[in-house]
Formats: sequence, structure tokens, C-alpha cells
Amino acid sequence: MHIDALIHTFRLLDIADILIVAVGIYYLYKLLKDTRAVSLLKGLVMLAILNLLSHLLNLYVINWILQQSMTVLLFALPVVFQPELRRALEQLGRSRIFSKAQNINEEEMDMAINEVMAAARVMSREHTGALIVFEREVGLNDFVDTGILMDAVLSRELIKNIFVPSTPLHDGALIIRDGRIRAAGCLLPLTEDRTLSTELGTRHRAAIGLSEQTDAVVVVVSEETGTISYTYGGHIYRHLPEDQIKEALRTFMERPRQTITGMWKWGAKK
Ligand SMILES: Nc1ncnc2c1ncn2[C@@H]1O[C@H](COP(=O)(O)OP(=O)(O)OP(=O)(O)O)[C@@H](O)[C@H]1O
Repeated sequence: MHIDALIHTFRLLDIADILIVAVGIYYLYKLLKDTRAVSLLKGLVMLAILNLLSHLLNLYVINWILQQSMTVLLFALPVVFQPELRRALEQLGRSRIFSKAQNINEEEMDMAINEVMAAARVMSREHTGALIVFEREVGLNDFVDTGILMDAVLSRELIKNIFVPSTPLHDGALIIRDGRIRAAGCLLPLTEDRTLSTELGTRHRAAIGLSEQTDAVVVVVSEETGTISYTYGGHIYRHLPEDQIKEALRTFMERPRQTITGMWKWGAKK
């Protein structure tokens, strides 16, 4: 009887409604996967189950305490999940509707990548530490503002010069926008990931931190080991051959649309 009524009142819009909610839950899961938010969510589910059990078994005091703690937790959630919420909003802002166009063609970007990698090669040999950020679709003005504005033509010589130890701009990151050096000496956010190897100091943690919060690609040269690594999407890619790093940079920078994961890829041309 109930099912009959349900079938008769079911509209096409209800399918869309269910699909949208399902897609929303799927992307929420993808967003929170591998973050500390998952453990918090598990804790919340446990609390909800205990709450239900205490209600069914008429355990009044326990039920009251659990309900009060659920209310407090609900208010605390935006504070605890601040980084994840920020990431979600930033991903939303990266949609095709809002994204900014790259003001540089593939050939110019290829030249920029070649210059960066040539400088990185020399700095790696000489054990000069460096942090080089390629801005993509998420604007990095917040970080540009923490450094010295340059707006200079990018060349391997200038990059090497910037990172010469004890010079005014060597501390911090260099940010590249549209194939030009936008700023140097910039402060990046450090990752809070506690699972990272203790070998990775603040330079590498800053590279990972920025890639967690934005879609930038960051090249890091280690002062200690001379290793060239890159970070993207909160992950660090280390001990790779140089041409593999170059290829990754080309993929990210010259074909940015194809590398944006998930939700916002649907409108891309095949
Ligand atoms: N938040 C930050 N933003 C930008 N640059 C930073 C930040 N924190 C540290 N750095 C840079 O990293 C340098 C310190 O690197 P540190 O030795 O701690 O890191 P590391 O990852 O072990 O790197 P290395 O392998 O080069 O020694 C600083 O002098 C500064 O240039």
C-alpha cells in the first residue's frame, strides 16, 4: 500500500534530488578521506549510536550527558574542521565558472618549466635550498603579500641568484604566476600532517602545506641532501628522475584542466 503510494507520487525531480544528495555525500567522503576529519566523524557516529542505545534502554542520565555533548560538538565542528571547510570552499572556487584563464601559452610555460628545472639542477648540485611555487587556478595573493613583489622575467640565473644564502630574498618561497616571477621571500603555510618523515623540515612542510590548501605545484630543492622534489594536492613526490618531475610540471601547468580531480572535470573536453 505504502509502496503503491510512493510509486504514484514519485517524480523525476525526486530522482535528481536523490542523485544530488548521493553525489554530495560521495564528494564529501572524497574530501575528508585521508584527513583527520575521518576519525572525528567516526567518533561522532559512535556518539550517535550510544545516544540511540541509551534512549532505547531508558538510561536517562547517560542519554542526557550524550545529548549535551552532541550539542557542544555541533558548535565546535566548524572550528575543528576549519582546514577541511576551507579546502572545500577553495575547491568550489576552482570550478570552471570561477576559474581564471592562464595568460600564457604552452610554449612559454614549457620555457618557464625548463628554466626552473635548470636552476634546480644547479642548486641541487651546490646544495642550495629553494622553494619554487607555480600558481595555477587558485590565486596566491595572500602568500605573495608576505614576500617581496618582483614581477620579473623568469630565468635560471635570476632564480639561482634569489636563493643564494644570506641574500635578502633567499629565505622563503618564490612564486611564479603566468611564467613570470611574481614575488620572492614568501611565507607559506606549514602542513600539520604528523605522519610525515622526520627527515622533512620546514621547507618541505611549507611546500606540502601550500599544496594542501591550494592547487599550486611546488618544487623544493633540499639544502641538506640536494634532492629535488615536488608537492601537489598535499603529497610530496621525492627521489624522482628529473625528466619525470619536468613531465609532471608540464602536465599540471600546460594541461591544468585535465589534472583537476573529480567534481569540476565534467565539463572538460575529451
Ligand atoms: N613557512 C615557510 N614558508 C616559506 N619558506 C619557509 C617556511 N619555513 C621554512 N622555510 C624555508 O626553509 C628554510 C629552512 O629549511 P629547513 O632546513 O628547516 O627545512 P628542510 O625541509 O629540512 O629543508 P632542507 O632539506 O633544505 O634543509 C628556511 O630558511 C626558509 O627559507
